[in-house]
Amino acid sequence: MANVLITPSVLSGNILVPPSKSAAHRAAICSALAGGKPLFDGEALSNDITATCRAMRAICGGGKAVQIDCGESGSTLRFLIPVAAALGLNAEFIGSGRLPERPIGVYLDCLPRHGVLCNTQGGLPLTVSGQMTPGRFELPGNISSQFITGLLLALPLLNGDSELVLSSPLESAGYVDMTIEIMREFGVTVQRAENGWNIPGRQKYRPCEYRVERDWSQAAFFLAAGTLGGTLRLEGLNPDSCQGDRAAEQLFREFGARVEWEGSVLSVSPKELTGIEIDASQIPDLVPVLAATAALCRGCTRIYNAQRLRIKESDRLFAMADGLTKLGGKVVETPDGLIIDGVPLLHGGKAEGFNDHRIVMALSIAALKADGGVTVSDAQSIEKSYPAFFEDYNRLGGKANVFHMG
Ligand SMILES: O=C(O)C1=C[C@@H](OP(=O)(O)O)[C@@H](O)[C@H](O)C1
Ligand SMILES: C=C(OP(=O)(O)O)C(=O)O
Repeated sequence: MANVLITPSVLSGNILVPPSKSAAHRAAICSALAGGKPLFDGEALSNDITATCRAMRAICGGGKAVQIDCGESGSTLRFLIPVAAALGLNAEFIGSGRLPERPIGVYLDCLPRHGVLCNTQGGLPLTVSGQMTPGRFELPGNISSQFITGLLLALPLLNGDSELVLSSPLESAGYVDMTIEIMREFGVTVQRAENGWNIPGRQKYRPCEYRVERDWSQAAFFLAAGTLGGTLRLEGLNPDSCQGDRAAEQLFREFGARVEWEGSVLSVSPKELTGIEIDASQIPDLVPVLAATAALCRGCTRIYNAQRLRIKESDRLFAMADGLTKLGGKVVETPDGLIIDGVPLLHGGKAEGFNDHRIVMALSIAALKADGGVTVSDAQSIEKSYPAFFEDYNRLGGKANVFHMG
């Protein structure tokens, strides 16, 4: 357990954005299924990517019975349940933090119809056994796109063709596009159909030299810091990325920040800021940091279509409303979002991180503009996606002191 004490300051300078967690999960899975050499050998990894790499070593290890510890990673769990079933493994999935409670019902519905026995008291542990069979898979598009990614990764491995049909509109669509793009790099293809995808069976993943692109979701924390304070220059981002969170560039511009490409560097600096309307259906992971920014923009920001944030590492709508309010922000929670009236300056004080990396990072950005020190609990949770966050923050002139407890 750790707290972080943030002393307000201005961040400025250059930052090399960390690699995309979403792309790294997919590439680690495709590469292991291709029998390629480990993708991230010897690199310092986030907890979630470590969990996926460890799981793929177990899955590809040759045994028929495996235990897969997903840690707190929803992606690891939702991507690998169908992969294990497609390989006919007897796999026990375990996890920690909030993961055991996060939804897996979509699989409990559709996998048993395809030969997979799912054994669970509700959440985790979950045991799957039996060889998954190809065919028609119908599933909702609005609970988590991770179920769709999991099936897209797994179905090409089956000995016949499948179709994946959406029973409700797809949210977080950029993540599914990314899955398909990365699978293609590893030699596996699917075809878009009217309401889903056709997935030819009997395909093989093939090794390739894959370079993980930089993370637009993590970049957003620095776009916010630049919007609220000094000039930040973000290096390494792909302007043509299919990451849905690439939308951050335009959203911070809409808040009023000056956001400009200087060659391959994205520069952001503050100007007159005003509240905006944000449809979060395609960009769930941006919401905490957008809320933090909105708390300090003039006027009202409305974030809607964000009900899915309640089933992430924390209830992120509650967590941001709670944290910002404790720091003097004006935030009202709605069933599917937040309504935020900006204030010129937040107050010093204490806020909870809810063991959620994006809440801790978002509140640490909001704390840049407070009239006193801000303590955020659960600072260690950043290791889920961005272990070097506070080092990068401090290198840019931030004053974050992490205190480990116990
Ligand atoms: O596929 C992915 O890499 C992700 C999909 C999104 O989840 P949902 O589709 O459940 O919104 C996102 O929130 C998560 O952080 C990563
Ligand atoms: C929700 C997230 O990840 P996951 O679903 O993989 O746990 C996240 O990184 O914000």
